[in-house]
Amino acid sequence: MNVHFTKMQGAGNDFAVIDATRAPLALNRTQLQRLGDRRFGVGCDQILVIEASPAAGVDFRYRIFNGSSGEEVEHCGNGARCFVRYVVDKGLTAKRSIRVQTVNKLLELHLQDDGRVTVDMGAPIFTLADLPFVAAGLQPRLQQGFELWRLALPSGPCEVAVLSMGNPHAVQFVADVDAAPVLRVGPEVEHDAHFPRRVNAGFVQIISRSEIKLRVYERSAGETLACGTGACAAVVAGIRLGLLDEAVEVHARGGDLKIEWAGRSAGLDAPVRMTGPAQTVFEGEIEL
Ligand SMILES: N[C@H](CCC[C@H](N)C(=O)O)C(=O)O
Repeated sequence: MNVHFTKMQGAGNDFAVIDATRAPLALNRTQLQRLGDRRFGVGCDQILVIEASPAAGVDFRYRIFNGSSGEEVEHCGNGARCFVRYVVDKGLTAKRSIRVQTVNKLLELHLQDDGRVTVDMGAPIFTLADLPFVAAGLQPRLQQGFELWRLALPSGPCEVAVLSMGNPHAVQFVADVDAAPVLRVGPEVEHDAHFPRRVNAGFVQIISRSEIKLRVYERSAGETLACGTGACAAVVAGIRLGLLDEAVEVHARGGDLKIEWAGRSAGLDAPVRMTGPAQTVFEGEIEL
């Protein structure tokens, strides 16, 4: 099967975007992994399949798959921004505020005049069973009323805050992200037994109450140059722990994102807003 794709990136997190708005396209896991393979295929962190609107009041639907494993992902912040750039640039919509259905959320997305995209990422989820996180045997330490969990990892203990943006995140705070052992500790956190569906592992360095540096070792993707949901999870955890204010500039290795959450003033079910770049890199065809 010959498949047209558009290669895109948001702050360095890269995607193969497939347009299935005119005709349904079911890719199997082998085909998805081929698309994601950086040597035998296109190469991308995630694959974004855009489909026609599933219902009135919704403009499109999209599905996200991790490029290395072909597994479907619940949520993808950088991918959401690339989706908006794609449908506007391809003339699939004349709107600049777009509603899209993902596997578990209805998102509101806005293309700004400066070309950046703002995404209402929905409210963070703290219910451990919904992450899922199995706390059996662990006693949390509370900081500003938010739990921190001490994981006994093979390379030593580390303390994480856990939450979901629709996909699971474990966030730890370090003195220097550039020196942090992300490639060693990241997979240990990802595969820790307390996360039955594994987890995305964030490493946060606080620069100020409105600025952080972030690295994320993503579930089934390894370290990416940016992770939108990871940036949201890092800021929400920092705000809940009393370390950050409600608007934070996040410096990822591949670019900068702005994350806003009014959880302290408006309640924990306040939505997280993310603003950042999205660009097309090239178009191509591949035989799958
Ligand atoms: N890169 C995506 C997150 C993908 C997360 C995926 N690795 C998972 O298994 O949850 C983002 O920008 O939010």
